[in-house]
This record gives sequence, structure tokens and C-alpha cells, in this order.
Amino acid sequence: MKIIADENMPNAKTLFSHLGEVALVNGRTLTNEQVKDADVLLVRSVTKVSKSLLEGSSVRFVGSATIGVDHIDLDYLKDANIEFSSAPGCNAEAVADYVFSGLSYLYMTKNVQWLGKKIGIIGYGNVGKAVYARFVKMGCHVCVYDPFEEDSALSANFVSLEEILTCDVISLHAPLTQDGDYPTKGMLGENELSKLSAGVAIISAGRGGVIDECALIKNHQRLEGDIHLVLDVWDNEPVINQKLVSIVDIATPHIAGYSKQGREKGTWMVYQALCQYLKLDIVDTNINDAISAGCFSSFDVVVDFPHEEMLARCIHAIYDVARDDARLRYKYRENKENNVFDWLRKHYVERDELNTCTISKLNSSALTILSAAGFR
Ligand SMILES: NC(=O)c1ccc[n+]([C@@H]2O[C@H](COP(=O)([O-])OP(=O)(O)OC[C@H]3O[C@@H](n4cnc5c(N)ncnc54)[C@H](O)[C@@H]3O)[C@@H](O)[C@H]2O)c1
Ligand SMILES: O=C(O)[C@H](O)[C@H](O)COP(=O)(O)O
Repeated sequence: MKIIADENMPNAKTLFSHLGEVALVNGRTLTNEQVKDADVLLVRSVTKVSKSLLEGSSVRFVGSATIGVDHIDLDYLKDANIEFSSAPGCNAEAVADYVFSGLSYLYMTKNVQWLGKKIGIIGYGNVGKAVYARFVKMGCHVCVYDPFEEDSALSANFVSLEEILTCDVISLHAPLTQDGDYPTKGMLGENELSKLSAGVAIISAGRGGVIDECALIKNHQRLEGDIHLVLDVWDNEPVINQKLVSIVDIATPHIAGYSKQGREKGTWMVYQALCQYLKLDIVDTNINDAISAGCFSSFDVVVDFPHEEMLARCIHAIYDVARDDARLRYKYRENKENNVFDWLRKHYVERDELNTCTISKLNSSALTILSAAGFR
């Protein structure tokens, strides 16, 4: 069996080699010619999987080690009788870590107070739920907009999109969709963004294209810069709008989900799905062998800062979004070529999830808030 896998899929050779010959490829530039004689195709979000990529090939199984599936033509795969599996939820905790690291950055650099404030979440899937749960445990007033979930049995404080626009913090976790009843493409456009008040913080870690970037720049001007922006995802990646980069607080290259554990889990979930498809037992690799433990298993915090500062210091000890922002700005200054975005992603400096780390030696209210933030 021939397996083509994206070279940025961690552990792909280790996990899949016993099933067949594994060839690692650049997922962004993959061609029909390269996949022609493959049986299995394993991708990440940068590969557009469509008829033009697969027609005439022998591919029978496509796995995407990602949460988002907007790069996959699901209708085509169904019509062509090609099995598909993705990795729902694999990096949800990583994205939640990113959100709180971003807010902590805003607190430490601009004194943006968010604990106890009104928080709006767009999209109540695996990521939205993880983020929602953390904010609720921290005692924030949290609202969520998700037209597909509001009538379900799920309990959450569902509100309208208009209400979300009145929140102090807005965290975006909807997929990119172009059609259906509630397409997300441009869902935060001029009409919506013109309703934002000064001082709002927006974190965008779902997909580029959900926010209309021209309207965002325009409203940044309207609010005279009094809007705090943490952007991980962009329209037209990997070629991103440098004007927008220049006005946001944090600009990162689509790495919110790039914890070591989140990426490994993505590969692991696809591996499990392929074994199931092939009706094979999952060869004696259990999930604890496939997913790394963190580098710091615990640390003591003995100084009692105000909660936001204590949170920021602890979160940033494990993951500080500012380092990814600094790398992005530095690389774009040094090198104007278009491959900067993908280079940064390929050479990402690995980070652990907060949940790999235990914190001790604090009073109980401080410990409660840190465990709400994701620490063990
Ligand atoms: N930046 C990153 O590294 C990163 C990492 C993981 C996921 N993502 C993106 O985040 C998205 C969300 O991840 P997830 O795991 O929660 O996915 P999910 O599929 O579990 O949930 C998506 C939720 O969005 C809701 N939704 C759909 N259309 C909506 C609309 N118009 N308005 C509001 N909500 C809407 C759905 O009902 C669903 O509940 C993914 O689709 C992916 O594109 C990005
Ligand atoms: O949808 C996802 O899971 C994320 O956006 C994912 O982390 C993107 O990473 P990529 O597949 O582009 O490496």
C-alpha cells in the first residue's frame, strides 16, 4: 500500500510505516501526478482535496489531521466513494490555550481587563465549548452564538449575533463555510463591525475569511485604534494582508492549534480511523505512547499577584503568544518572499498544552482560577 502524507504531520512515518510505504510531501504544492498511484492520502489544512487532485488516482482513503475541513471537497469524496476521516477536537485545548495567552498578553501590555467581563463566543463546537468552559469557571459572564446548536439539548447561554457584538471580548471559533443557512464567510462584515464599541478585544482563531479584513481595518480607524486584535487566521493564507498585520496587537501564522500534543493527536486520530477502515487492530501503540508528556510536569507559584497577572505569568511560562508574533514580524521584515508564512509554520517552536502542567503552592482561590485556565 502506498501512503502519501504531509511532511508536517508529526509521527507519520512512525505510525503508518507498518501499513505500507510512506512518502512525505509538501502539502501546499501537492499535485495529481504525485498522488496518482497512492492508496491513502494524509493531509493537513493546506492541501485542497478535490476532484482535480484525486481524479484518476487509486486513493481510497483520505485522512486530514485537522479539525477544520473547509479544504476538503466532501461531496466529491462521497460521490467517488473515497473514505474520509478528520480529527475533530484534536487541538481544541491548544486553541483555548492560545485564547488565554492572547488575553494575558493584552492584560500585561495594555491593561485590558477581561476577568469578570462580558465574553462572546462565536461557534460552540469542540473549541468553542473548551473556551466557554474555561471562561465560565473563571466567573466571567459568557454568551455564545451558534445558530446550529441553540435548539439542541446543549446547555449554554445562547444569544444573538447582535448581542455578541456588545461583549468586551469576542472569541471566534466558527468554521469557514460558503453556503447553507448561516454561511460564515464575511459574517463579521462592515455592518457587524460598525456596531463594536471602543475597547473591545477580538480573538480570531477559527478561519480567515470569517472576518472581512477590509471592514476590520476601516473599523480600527473608526475606533481610532481603540480595539485590541489577536489574529491567528487570515484571508488568503499564506499571503497575508501586511496592513492588517501592522495594526493588530498579535499576529500569528495559523498556529493556535499547534501544541505538540494537539498535532500528535491529529495524526493519531487519523491513524485510528485508517486502521478501522482497513479492519486492522491498532498495532500496540497506545495513545499515551503516541502523545508526548509536557516538558515541565509541575511548577510552584509562591507569589500571589492579582488574578489576571498571576494567570498571565503562569500561562506565559508555558506559552506566550508574543513569541510567535515576534517571529512573524521579524521574518516578514527580513524576508519579503511569500513563503514566510509557511516557513514559520514548518519551523514552529514546539509548545506544550497547559494541561500537561500542574501548579502548586498557591492559595485555593488562585488554584481554582489556574485550573479553570487549563492547568492540571
Ligand atoms: N487556528 C487554528 O489553528 C485552528 C485550530 C483548530 C480549529 N480551527 C478552526 O476552528 C473551527 C472550529 O473548531 P471546532 O473544533 O470547534 O469545530 P466544530 O466543527 O466542533 O464546531 C464548529 C461550530 O461552529 C458552528 N457554526 C457553524 N456555522 C456557524 C455560524 N454561522 N455562526 C456561529 N457558529 C457556527 C457549528 O454549529 C459548530 O458548533 C474549525 O472549523 C477550524 O476551521 C482553527
Ligand atoms: O483545523 C485545524 O485543525 C487547524 O486549523 C490546524 O491546526 C491547521 O494546521 P495545518 O493543518 O494547516 O498544519
